[in-house]
Amino acid sequence: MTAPTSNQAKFLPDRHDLGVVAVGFSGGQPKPGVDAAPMALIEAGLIQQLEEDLEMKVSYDGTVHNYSELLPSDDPDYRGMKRPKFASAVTKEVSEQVYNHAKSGKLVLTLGGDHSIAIGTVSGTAKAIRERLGREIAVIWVDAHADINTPETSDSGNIHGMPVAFLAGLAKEDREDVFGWLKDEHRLSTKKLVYIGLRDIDRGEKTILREHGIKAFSMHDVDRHGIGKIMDMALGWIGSDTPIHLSFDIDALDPMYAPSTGTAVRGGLTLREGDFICECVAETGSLIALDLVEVNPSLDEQGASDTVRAGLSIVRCALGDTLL
Ligand SMILES: NC(=[NH2+])NCCC[C@H](N)C(=O)O
Ligand SMILES: [Mn+2]
Ligand SMILES: [Mn+2]
Repeated sequence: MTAPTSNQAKFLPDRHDLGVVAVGFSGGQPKPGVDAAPMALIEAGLIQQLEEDLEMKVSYDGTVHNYSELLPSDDPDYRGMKRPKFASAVTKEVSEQVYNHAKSGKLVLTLGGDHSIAIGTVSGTAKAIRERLGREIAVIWVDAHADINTPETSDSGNIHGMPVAFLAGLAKEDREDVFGWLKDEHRLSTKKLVYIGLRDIDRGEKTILREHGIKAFSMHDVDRHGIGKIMDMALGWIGSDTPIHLSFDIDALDPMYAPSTGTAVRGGLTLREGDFICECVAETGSLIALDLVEVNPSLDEQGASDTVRAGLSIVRCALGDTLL
């Protein structure tokens, strides 16, 4: 019997079995257009490429969900959060959809949407993997931002700057209609979280990262060590044999490669570095879910096709397309 070359088999009954969730949600931040990203990615050939080039079996219901049926008639600010009830209802729904795919052993690809949707995706996989494998997941959060504001530390009130705080239980709320549906089984340990690409972190977020000893590789670290060493350290921190959820905010890339995004920050990853991160995760064989968020084709319209193409490349690399 030959030894397996990767530990894929331990988590993924069939790595070619992919569930896709398309989330056209922009309510976690103020700029319209990010809701159009799933359709732009699909029209650029994403699903077709996954089926034909990567030979994946794709389960996709063929709709970009905008969850407008969940739009509350009245949604006042709460603890400074904007559109709290809408974001809560949408992410709860996303959580269930992602959970169902992950519970049945599928790898899950979620197309956002702004990054608030990760409250749904990560909570869904965390719960499913606990039930299916009795394991905690690790999250690799690739982003210019830490998205770990609590409602109280946030200056903007935008929920796309808060998902990690809710997922890690640093922000909690009893009200069922404002993320009170998040229970322990949905949560992520701060010890199993690793950031890559950070360069625009709010003051309150820095305190949180420090106080909880959260592993974070900033662009400064990438410049100092090179992306190869960073990936060795990031994956070493997580440890082999741990199911990995990769949440990729396109604004981690430099605006030169991905200009069409709501909160672009100069000095980011090259597209090749972004692809490399994804390839390293693919190589572990432990990927259980991937989010691609914050592509906004209506911003910097000349750059929109580049940004969509960069997004496609990120997804393909994470799913193993470029590995031998
Ligand atoms: N997912 C994102 N692009 N987040 C940007 C967050 C920006 C800022 N830290 C805030 O809390 O509003
Ligand atoms: Mn970001
Ligand atoms: Mn983000």
